Amino acid sequence: MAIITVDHLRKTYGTRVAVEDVSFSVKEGEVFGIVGRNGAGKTTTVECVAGLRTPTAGTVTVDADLKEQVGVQLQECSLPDKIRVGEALALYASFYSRPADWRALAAEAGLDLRAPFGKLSGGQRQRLSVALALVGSPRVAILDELTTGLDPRARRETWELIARIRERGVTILLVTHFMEEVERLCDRVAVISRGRVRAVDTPAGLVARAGGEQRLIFHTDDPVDGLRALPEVASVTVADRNGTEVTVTGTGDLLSAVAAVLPPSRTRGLRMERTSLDDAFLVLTAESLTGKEES
Ligand SMILES: Nc1ncnc2c1ncn2[C@@H]1O[C@H](COP(=O)(O)OP(=O)(O)OP(=O)(O)O)[C@@H](O)[C@H]1O
Repeated sequence: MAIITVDHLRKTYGTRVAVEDVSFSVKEGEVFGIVGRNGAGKTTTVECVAGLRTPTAGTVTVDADLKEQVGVQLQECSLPDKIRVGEALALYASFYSRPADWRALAAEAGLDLRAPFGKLSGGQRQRLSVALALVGSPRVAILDELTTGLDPRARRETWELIARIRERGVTILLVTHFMEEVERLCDRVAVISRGRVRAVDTPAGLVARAGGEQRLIFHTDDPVDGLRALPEVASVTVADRNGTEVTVTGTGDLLSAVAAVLPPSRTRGLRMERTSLDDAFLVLTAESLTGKEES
């Protein structure tokens, strides 16, 4: 069942169109990603979902009490330097009628309750902002670019925290730039480019939409013309100094099809490359590469 439904959302700031005709729905318990380049309209979209901005047109329906059941972590978490982690969590908990156990949340996020905000590392600040978004025991958590600017280790720790939140059944709307984050965390994802949704799919589905092409690369001394007739094969090229390195591109069960014509004993150094989610993102947002709006 959908807990969030965004239907033909449009948001303009003066003459600037930030979001145009965005539609998607998020099922309860899902981790739903919103990916796009800078300025694509991601933050505007989730701020409309969170009730922080009013749509210019279209509708946003959230099947939860916005104040009590939707936790929001926006891009930069800023608190007074002297406030301690425990004080911030206790303060935020006091806003809700059924707050979570904030001491347990801090422990889960690996935070020291006595540490002042000003002394926290970037990763600790991000984990605190996630804890603050969760302190009201929300059914929906909206997390905006929570690993931007973090080093790989801090990013991984934040991912582990998100994975644990998800296990509790919290629906997560996750804005991100990182395809690796999408691959690890998201059940489905909306690709937004220049204010419009280009695709909504599972990470694997996005790869398939972008062509799902595979490349088989190997060496052989045998003739390769027979491969060209295979329905799975799109192209065969022989290209290296010795004329023995063959690259076969295609779709479907390419490996088996090639092996039926050219047995594995006749090939050497075989490796396979697939379209990655990064490639898929570039294909799906290709139009914006020539656009001027995004910085
Ligand atoms: N308050 C505002 N007033 C005017 N224009 C705005 C405002 N907020 C956003 N915009 C513009 O709307 C467009 C979409 O911005 P938005 O912040 O939603 O994108 P984003 O995908 O979240 O970008 P980023 O990844 O950089 O955070 C951009 O062109 C931005 O400059």
